[in-house]
Amino acid sequence: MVRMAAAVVESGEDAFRKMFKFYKKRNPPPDYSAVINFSRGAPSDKIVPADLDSAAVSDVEAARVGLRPVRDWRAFSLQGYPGFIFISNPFLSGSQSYWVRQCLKIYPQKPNICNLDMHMSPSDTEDIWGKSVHALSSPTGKKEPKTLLERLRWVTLGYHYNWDTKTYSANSYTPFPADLHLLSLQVTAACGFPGFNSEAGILNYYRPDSSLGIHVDESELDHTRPLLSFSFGQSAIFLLGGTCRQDPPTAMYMHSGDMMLMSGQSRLLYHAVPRILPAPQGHTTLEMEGCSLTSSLQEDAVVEPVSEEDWALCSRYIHNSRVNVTVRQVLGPGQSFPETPSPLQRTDTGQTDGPHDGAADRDHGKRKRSSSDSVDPVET
Ligand SMILES: O=C(O)CCC(=O)C(=O)O
Ligand SMILES: [Fe+2]
Repeated sequence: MVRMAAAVVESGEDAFRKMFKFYKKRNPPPDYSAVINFSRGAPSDKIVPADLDSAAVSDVEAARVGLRPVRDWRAFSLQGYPGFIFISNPFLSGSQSYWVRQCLKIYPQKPNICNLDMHMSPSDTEDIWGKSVHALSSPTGKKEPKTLLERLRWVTLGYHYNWDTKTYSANSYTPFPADLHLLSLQVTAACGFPGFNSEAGILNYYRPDSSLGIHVDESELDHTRPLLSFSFGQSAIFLLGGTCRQDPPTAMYMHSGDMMLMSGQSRLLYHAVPRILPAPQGHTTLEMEGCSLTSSLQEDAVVEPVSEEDWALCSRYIHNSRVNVTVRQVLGPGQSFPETPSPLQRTDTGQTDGPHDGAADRDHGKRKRSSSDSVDPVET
């Protein structure tokens, strides 16, 4: 009896973890045939075109932040995952470069917080881009120490996520970037969530061997607001599970420019990124797309052209890396932080150091860095 229960628990508990390991494994490489690719082909029975509110965002408003008219977006929902919306790269050609540049050059700047701040002085992490540009743009061919940009694993924006207490707090806040808020506002409005407040952001910087462990994002105090995710650079396998760790996940590709919205019943689902992989052949890569905006920019555009010089470094970086940005509304209307935050609000499972340590090798100062950028999920 005891043995049988143990066996059931074991196989149940292992479902997500097994899938994570399956896609993470390099030798032999996994079979990707079950991975959903929203950028290809006609919707299958599991993939349903999603209805967007194209009247909520004018074409002009969309173009200001580098997006195509909403009626042209390819948006999907997934059967069995109510509230989950996948938007297959709705960016105007050439405009992703602006967002990549912001993620690499601007958002890591003070007063935003990054993993390097955990063991370096503020003056040392003040100009990550400037301190990396020379070594990255003119490699000597010899083995050189990694640049700060190459060592960047996470950046937090707005209410800065505290990896130790797994909470946000009123006294750790800096202004959220206005451009990223505007992009988030338009995408959430098109998905049926007007008036979204971008209050916190987490940027994950993934190297080729990085992964992100199994977790739920539940530290935000208002779960009726959606969680928004933008991906740039190399592709990833994203696993979307259920409300229990035991539920087997669905695997899907996230390519550069793709967006996801987790809302309603899908807001609190387990998810993970077991693998980073090159964009598939024939898929327009960002490097090919480059930094030339094809459509002429409006006067009040948020998205601006990226200089050739900046793009040279960005394209070198994203040649083998991926950047993911999640934007969160933390508080509901009229809501404020409790006096003492409730501990452990983010449910992290499967890793010794919490999901993001392993993943994008996020270190919390006192925690040990792994020698590689990834950590296998371990039962806790
Ligand atoms: O990189 C991704 O696609 C997922 C990121 C994520 O789940 C997070 O930051 O909480
Ligand atoms: Fe997450």
